[in-house]
Parts: sequence; C-alpha cells; structure tokens
Amino acid sequence: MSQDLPASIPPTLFYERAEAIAHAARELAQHGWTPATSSNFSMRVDADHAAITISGRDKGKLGRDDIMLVNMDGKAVGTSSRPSAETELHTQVYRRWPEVNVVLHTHSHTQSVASRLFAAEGVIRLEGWELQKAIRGHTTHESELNIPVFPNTQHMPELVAQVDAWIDSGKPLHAYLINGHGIYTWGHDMAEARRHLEALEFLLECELDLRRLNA
Ligand SMILES: CSC[C@@H](O)[C@@H](O)C(=O)COP(=O)(O)O
Ligand SMILES: [Zn+2]
Repeated sequence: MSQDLPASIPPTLFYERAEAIAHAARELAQHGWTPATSSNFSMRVDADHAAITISGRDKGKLGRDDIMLVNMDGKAVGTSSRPSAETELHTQVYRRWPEVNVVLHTHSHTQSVASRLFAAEGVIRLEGWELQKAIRGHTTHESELNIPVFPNTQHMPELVAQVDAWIDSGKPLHAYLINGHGIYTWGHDMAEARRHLEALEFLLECELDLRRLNA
C-alpha cells in the first residue's frame, strides 16, 4: 500500500529512515531475535512523526515499503496500512525523550527466558559487568543497571502506564522487558540503539548462565 507524506516531510528523509529500519531489522533477524514475524522497529522522522514497521510483516525480509508513517499518538498518517500492534510503546519513548531517535523491540530466546525468570522480582539488577559501559551514561562496571520486567498485556495503554510510572518515579530507564514477550530499548541514533540491544542480550545471557550454574 502506498505512503503519502505530509508536505513538511521530504520523501528522501522518510525513505532514508525506512531503509535504515529495514536494514537493521534484516540484520537482527539473522541473529534469530525476530522469530515468526515478531518484533518491531521505528525511527523518529520529525518532532511529530515516526517511521515504524507495518504490523505482521516478516522482519527478516523487510524492505522500505514495509515501513509506514505514524504520528506521536501512534495513528497512521497518509496510508491505510496498519502500524505495529505495539506502536504506542514506541511513540511513548519519543514523547518522553526528544533526544531519542530510534526504538527497537525484539523477541530473542534469551530475552524471553530472562523475562519469565525475573518476572516475580520485577527487575533485573545488573552489576559488575564491563559491558554495562555500552549503555549510555554508564562509565564503570561498578554502576547499577536496572532493567524492569513488566507484566504482559495485549492492552497497550496498560503497558504505557507501567512504563510511565517507572519513569515518573525518577528511576533511569534505558530498556525494559515484558514478561514472556521480549525487550524494548532505544538510543539517540541507530548505532546506539543497536549497541544497547546487543549489550543487553549479552548481559541477559550471562545472568541466565549464572543461574544455570547456580553461581
Ligand atoms: C507474532 S507474535 C508477536 C506480536 O504479537 C508482537 O509482540 C510483535 O512483536 C510484532 O507485532 P507487529 O504488530 O508485527 O509489530
Ligand atoms: Zn512484541
């Protein structure tokens, strides 16, 4: 389906974002982190719009025509395509942090298992790992990095409210897990968002290994 763009958004800008999202999605799919059409990805286009994956597409085969425009309420703009079922979680991040330009959500095996294992505690406390320094603002392995685990629901406003409550409590937030579902993380640009995602995948795998080894 075609994408009409508001006059304020040059087609080159939108399609540059769409290509970048599709490229990242294909690479992340190659890691096995987007099984069975799961996961969604977006980039800010301007203060009022984001480019996001169309719902239900195979994330390993995305091209620029699998990306569409939404406003910051998560509503489709200039297309009858259906945006990701989780669009509101993306636009929430863009509304809360104007400096964030990329949001990534994946469903890796590690993310899924970790979300179930730590759901009762409601948070994964990462401490002592050198790779924590891959996360914005963390300059030492001695820092504490807390990744909340929120209950899953198909009702996006409930998830949005849980995320808002965490942010409003003043605690830092760079990523969150949803129980039995996957991870959300973000960054100022695609490189930073991917660095966060890769670091968190690695750190979750390490935490799971420690549990397996009963260490
Ligand atoms: C195919 S199950 C995964 C979905 O329910 C959802 O969690 C997801 O990540 C992808 O949804 P989508 O609407 O394609 O963005
Ligand atoms: Zn999902």
